[in-house]
Amino acid sequence: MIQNSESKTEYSKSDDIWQQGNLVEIDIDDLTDSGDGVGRWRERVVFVPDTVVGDRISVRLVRVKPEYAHGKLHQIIEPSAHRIRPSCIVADKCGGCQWQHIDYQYQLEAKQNQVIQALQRIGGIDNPPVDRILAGDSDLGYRNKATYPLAISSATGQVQAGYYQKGSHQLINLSQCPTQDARLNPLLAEVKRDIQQRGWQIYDESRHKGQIRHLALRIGRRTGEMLLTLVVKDWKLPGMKAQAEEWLKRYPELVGVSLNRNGDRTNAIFGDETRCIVGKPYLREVFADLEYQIRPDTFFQVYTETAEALLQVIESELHLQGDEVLFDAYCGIGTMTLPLAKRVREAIGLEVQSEAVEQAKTNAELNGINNVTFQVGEVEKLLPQLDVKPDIVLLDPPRKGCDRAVIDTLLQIQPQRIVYVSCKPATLARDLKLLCQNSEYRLTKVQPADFFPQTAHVEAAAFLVR
Ligand SMILES: C[S@@+](CC[C@H](N)C(=O)[O-])C[C@H]1O[C@@H](n2cnc3c(N)ncnc32)[C@H](O)[C@@H]1O
Repeated sequence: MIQNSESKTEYSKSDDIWQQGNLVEIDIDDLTDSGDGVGRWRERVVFVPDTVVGDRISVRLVRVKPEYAHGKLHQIIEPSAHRIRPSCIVADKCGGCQWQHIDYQYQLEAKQNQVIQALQRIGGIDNPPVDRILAGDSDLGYRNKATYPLAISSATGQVQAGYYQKGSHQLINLSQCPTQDARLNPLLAEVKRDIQQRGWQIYDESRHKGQIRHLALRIGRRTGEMLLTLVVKDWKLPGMKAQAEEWLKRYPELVGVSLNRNGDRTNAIFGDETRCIVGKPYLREVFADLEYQIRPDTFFQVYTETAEALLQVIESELHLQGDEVLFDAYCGIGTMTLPLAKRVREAIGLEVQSEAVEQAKTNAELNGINNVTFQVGEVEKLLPQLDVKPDIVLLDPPRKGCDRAVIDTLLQIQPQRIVYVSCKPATLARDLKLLCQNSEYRLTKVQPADFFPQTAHVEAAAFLVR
């Protein structure tokens, strides 16, 4: 029997046990989209983080409602066959990953099911045509980007960087993270020591005081080039240039050090303005055999290799003839627009972040791709105004999915094919339901992909034909 931090085990068999603080014994038989295990106690549902299907556990009830409760794992009575020892020593506390205790093959199975269930339950699609999930070669060391909040240890006064504890804003101090590209680890361990020595103030979110909020690291997986960015409350950081030069000398693969200013009381990490202090404001990366420049503050898929594999599926599924007009809505820095532009007559990228669009244009120029244009703005506003009719629309919205106006416009302009890339199955299913109502579109294939091993997140591309 594996003991959790609490030690006492007392069970009541009666119904009055359904109260906060009490212990119940359950079997975990499902996982939620957010990664929690799900079990039942006398017809009532209990959600328990850090568990997996097949675990028999005792759980302390935390937030109790008449029909369901959230609980905290108290004791593993019988571990599931899918339970493994996490690779990370702080996995049980750190909010960065939810699934380090689950073997990777089962993570993939659970993600595949997450997509199928969302399409069935929310999308109303009986037998969704879901292919086997795509996975990269490694379930660790894959992240090309890491963004760490900073804090001061109340015990030692030392600068700390890491991830927040599950469900809180208490920081877990890390000197390495097994999911990030290992080449970034030395910077994580050492940069906070330099910040300490400079005497720079760490931002305190409760008082909105202090200066440095986050340390952001990014690496080009193919080139090894790295960027270091400090997110600050305002620009004043005495000695920053000298420190940035020292970092550039110390880490040969580091090509640029930047500051990003975020002066707001917000949980958003980056603010609107980024200034390069020394070196270059971007790193170079190779993706789908094209060269890209990637800035510190624009979107780029975190698992480069699996994103590339998904793009290959999209390319082959579209059977491009070379005479198509393609819209890439939510195009970021043109990561998918550019390889697809090479295979069609004309491509138009739509993106709200002006820095990303600037970068997308530069990336097109870098690769000599001149049948592509980019427009800055919200897809919901731009799409109805375009006077070109697309044959194919690629959608890749954030987690909240597409604005209703985007779906309505698509149903009006009726592209022959739609490819919907999504990082949240629930909103994908909601939007597919709208697109497929009245049989306007037929769903031909859904390709899940694991862009975030060790977490409950799953990506999926859905293919629709009119
Ligand atoms: C999931 S990322 C996809 C980026 C790109 N397709 C890629 O593969 O790198 C979503 C992008 O949509 C942009 N975005 C978010 N809301 C938007 C909106 N309403 N209109 C246009 N772009 C938006 C974000 O800035 C981000 O670049």
